Amino acid sequence: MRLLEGVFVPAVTPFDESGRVDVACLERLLAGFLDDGAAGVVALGTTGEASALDDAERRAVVDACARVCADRGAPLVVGAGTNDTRTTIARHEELAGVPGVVASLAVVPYYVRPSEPGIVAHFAEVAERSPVPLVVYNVPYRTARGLGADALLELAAHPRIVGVKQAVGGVDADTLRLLAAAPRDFAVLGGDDAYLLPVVLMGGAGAIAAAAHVRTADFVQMIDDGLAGRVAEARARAEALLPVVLALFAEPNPAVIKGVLHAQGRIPTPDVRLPLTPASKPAVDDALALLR
Ligand SMILES: O=C(O)C1=N[C@H](C(=O)O)C[C@H](O)C1
Repeated sequence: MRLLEGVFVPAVTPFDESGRVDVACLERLLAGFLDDGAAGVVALGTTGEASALDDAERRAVVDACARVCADRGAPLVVGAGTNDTRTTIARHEELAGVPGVVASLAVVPYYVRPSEPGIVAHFAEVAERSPVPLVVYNVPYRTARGLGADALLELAAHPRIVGVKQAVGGVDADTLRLLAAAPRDFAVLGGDDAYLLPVVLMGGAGAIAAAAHVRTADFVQMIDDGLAGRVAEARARAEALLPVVLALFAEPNPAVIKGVLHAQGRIPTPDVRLPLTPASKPAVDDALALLR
């Protein structure tokens, strides 16, 4: 039995007019995702602008997500990866006792460009010390280092590493080898919104999908159909959602998603924090036109 299955929405961090985290708004967003069938929520993902939040803000976001998820019995995954092992362990230790947290999302250490054995040793060390199991976040186009199938399978054999968010910019041979050989209780989650269904059809457990901030129920149905083997239905939905995904990622994430949520009246500002810049009006308008 896989610990994680279905669609997890990596929540944006809404900012109010004064630039503060709008906790009440975040809670409303999360409740909406769960009402629409999302399996759970990811706090402090890339889409949550985790790297631009200070310690108190990160805590406020995690507490808000924990309240909503615990209330509804929904699983919460919390981003806790950094680019050094000691800090990553410390971020994981902060998750002890937080209600609803079923796993961390731990990114491959960025900037340092460690060797693959170094990355594997990093995750093994963090997994030994963490109060919660880990989901590895493999996103080489962001981190400049990635994990191939052999390294991922080595990590998948670790009892405290329960899944991977696989975001390699496609469905490559390593992903297919991983899907074919991973233990049955290891969750391979699609992490690139354009390729969620192919990953699920080849044995994946679901998705962590920023695009599911909109049309949440459609993303959920697509993944449910994929998991149940209703391929024609799943494929039709994937085809319909693809233009939405492409529009939402036309500029650096989460700028367009925030622009759309703001235009829909769901968050108070479209603001992202520097070095990200707000989405252009044409990008937001293009996405909105697809959602009407
Ligand atoms: O925050 C996340 O987790 C996600 N971020 C990705 C990104 O911005 O690269 C996109 C993915 O949908 C989930």
